[in-house]
Amino acid sequence: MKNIVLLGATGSIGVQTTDIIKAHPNEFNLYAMAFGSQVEVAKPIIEELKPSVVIVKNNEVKQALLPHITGDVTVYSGLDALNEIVKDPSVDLVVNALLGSVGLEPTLEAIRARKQIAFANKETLVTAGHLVMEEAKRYGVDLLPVDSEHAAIHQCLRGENRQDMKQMIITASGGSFRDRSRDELIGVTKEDALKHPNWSMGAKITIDSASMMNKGLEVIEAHCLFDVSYDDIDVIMHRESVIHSMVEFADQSVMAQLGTPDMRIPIQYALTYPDRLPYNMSSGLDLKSFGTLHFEELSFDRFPCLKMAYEAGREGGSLPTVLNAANEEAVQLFLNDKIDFLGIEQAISDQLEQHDTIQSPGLDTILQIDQETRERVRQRY
Ligand SMILES: NC(=O)C1=CN([C@@H]2O[C@H](COP(=O)(O)OP(=O)(O)OC[C@H]3O[C@@H](n4cnc5c(N)ncnc54)[C@H](OP(=O)(O)O)[C@@H]3O)[C@@H](O)[C@H]2O)C=CC1
Ligand SMILES: CC(=O)[C@@H](O)[C@H](O)COP(=O)(O)O
Ligand SMILES: [Mn+2]
Repeated sequence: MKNIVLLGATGSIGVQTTDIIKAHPNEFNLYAMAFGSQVEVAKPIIEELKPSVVIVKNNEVKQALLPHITGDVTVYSGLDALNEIVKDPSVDLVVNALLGSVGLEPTLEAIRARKQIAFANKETLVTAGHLVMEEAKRYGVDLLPVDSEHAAIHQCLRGENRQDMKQMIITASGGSFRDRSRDELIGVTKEDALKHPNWSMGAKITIDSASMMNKGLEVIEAHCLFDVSYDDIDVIMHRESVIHSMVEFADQSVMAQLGTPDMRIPIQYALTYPDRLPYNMSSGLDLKSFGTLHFEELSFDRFPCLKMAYEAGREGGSLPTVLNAANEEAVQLFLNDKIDFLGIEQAISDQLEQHDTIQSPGLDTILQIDQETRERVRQRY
């Protein structure tokens, strides 16, 4: 029985993680959960899975939640509580399904407490991948990827010698605007942007997918998780999202991992690794129903966010922090109808251009640059 702390329990990944916990009651216990403010989503999870500890974003949410709490549940609020719960001696496995760079400090604390970590929160690796991976190495902790592409690569690399790997090939669905030209992106609505062709996900990642920034963040995530050079990470468009990613080896053999677009499969993989448990929540992959799988080149001219992410990743230092913070803020402005879709890439490009990169930034510098970048983006609009 693994005691789990689930960070981001009310989100898309969080709720799907609770499905896996419920499906395997003899393997997993939800010991603690954290969320921001969605009390209505949290209530049934608390009722059914009875965590001992619940953490919410702030005291206001705590006061809204408390009248609904029965039984022996302790409720805390604030970021410090997140940083504490991941160190709790009762916790075996931390699932980080938080959205955004708010996940950075709890990740570092979980690593220092040598917890097993199932990791979905890609923004944390983009904002401070060097710090996270340095600590992971120092404390001998593996981050088990939940993101479907990285879970695929992890599986393709199982049992292989890393020096035999030639390149990673990350697949991209193309997102909700994949068949539009750049001119046709003028004036697109958030409702259209939120219609992902294959996956049902949270709003921010769905917009990232439409702008191709999701793939950019994933390239940086792959660089960090697998210690692979940017020259050895390729991205191709694959409309069907059946092949979740691939690894090519020195002998030109290419390993691919396939599956239905159902995030509960990679979530379960990360929770049960190195074992595999049965999964019965969907009918499984029927390749005959697809007939043909498609692969296309992705153009940097059409998808400048992907280009900016490669450039920021290659430059390293504090530049990926700026990329991530500007993107998080710009996506939020788009979702709040404050800027248009093309304004997202403009805001990011403006911030990258005006930043003087600091090499090997420490945590305080990262947090400061993150806040200052967000502030600048917000002030501008
Ligand atoms: N959704 C998907 O299918 C995939 C997601 N990912 C990655 O997983 C991560 C989560 O994505 P997704 O589930 O879509 O996001 P959602 O927006 O659906 O969920 C985010 C979760 O984080 C919580 N949260 C946000 N800020 C705070 C805070 N300050 N304190 C406590 N909790 C907080 C939210 O709480 P609340 O809503 O209650 O405020 C919510 O539970 C992202 O990094 C994303 O890129 C990766 C692959 C696929
Ligand atoms: C499910 C998952 O891992 C997402 O990151 C997904 O890959 C998004 O799809 P895109 O390929 O459209 O970015
Ligand atoms: Mn992904």
